[in-house]
Amino acid sequence: PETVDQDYHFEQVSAWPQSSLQLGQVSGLALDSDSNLVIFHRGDHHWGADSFNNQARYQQRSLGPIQQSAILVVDPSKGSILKASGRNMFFLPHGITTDKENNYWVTDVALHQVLKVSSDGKDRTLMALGEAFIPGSDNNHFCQPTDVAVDTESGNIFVSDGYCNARIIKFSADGKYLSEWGAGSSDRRRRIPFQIPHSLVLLPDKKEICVADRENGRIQCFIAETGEFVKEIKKDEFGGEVFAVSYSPTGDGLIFAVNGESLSRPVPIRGFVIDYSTKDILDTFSPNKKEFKMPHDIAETRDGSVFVGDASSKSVYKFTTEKLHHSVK
Ligand SMILES: O=C(N[C@@H](O)C(=O)O)c1ccccc1
Repeated sequence: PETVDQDYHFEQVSAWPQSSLQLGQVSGLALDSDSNLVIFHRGDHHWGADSFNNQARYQQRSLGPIQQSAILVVDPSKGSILKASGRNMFFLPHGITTDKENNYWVTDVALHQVLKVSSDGKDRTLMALGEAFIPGSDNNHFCQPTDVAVDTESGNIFVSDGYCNARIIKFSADGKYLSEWGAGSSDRRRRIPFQIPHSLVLLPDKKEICVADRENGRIQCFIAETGEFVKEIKKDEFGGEVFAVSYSPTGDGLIFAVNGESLSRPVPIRGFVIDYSTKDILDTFSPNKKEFKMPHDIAETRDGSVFVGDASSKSVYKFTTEKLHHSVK
């Protein structure tokens, strides 16, 4: 039988972006329906040790919302800014995704909210889940929600909640609470609860949700409909922290991830290309000259370019691969 062994080798495109994007801490990346890169960043706001009190309440409301455009749509080939929006509405951006109508779905850890925002430049808030600035763990409150995924078929919305909760919540397209899963599900491999579900992604062809369970240094995947545990991807190469997980839109069945600094298990900070079905690491990558500091999100375009947003170095890096296809008879 013929097997096609695809060797991936990603290299940074060091000339991207052509000019500075004037970014703050980059927290989230997404692709819009034109396959442009969407960057969600914090402008002049920072998430520091004193940003929250020990009830997870944001302490810097007096700063007001970020005045810069927190949502930038950028040309993936040149890096030029095509659209800028999201002014005066966010405090601490975190996750971002788009839906089939090209709306932005974002989380803000200071607002403890998930917001559906129009991408027409008018920044209309089309839906708000959670109560502004009020953390909680019931059906109508989040605690520092980290990411959101939209199932384009069912319209269902999945929220990873969050730094101070440890659950995935499913809502209907019109924002009704449907169900949640997290700590303590029956499966033995889920006995260990989430420790900061930091990023999540829907695998549309598999109808599964994969979660970057950050401090557990692992990715866990579940049936989107039921929350039933499917598999875990945990690699020594990850070290102790996995910050983000995303899925290739090219249909190659590839998962992308970035790991993070772990004092207990120091390993190189890198991007990972993983074969979803075999769980094999096909490639790892990092910038040519600089090091990753806190890679916070990762996204691949349909043409196979991979972007990584770094919250500490306030940068977005572009990587491409020349796929070395060869088939073995
Ligand atoms: O994890 C943290 N931050 C990053 O994930 C982020 O900036 O989203 C953090 C936690 C405690 C204090 C300060 C920062």
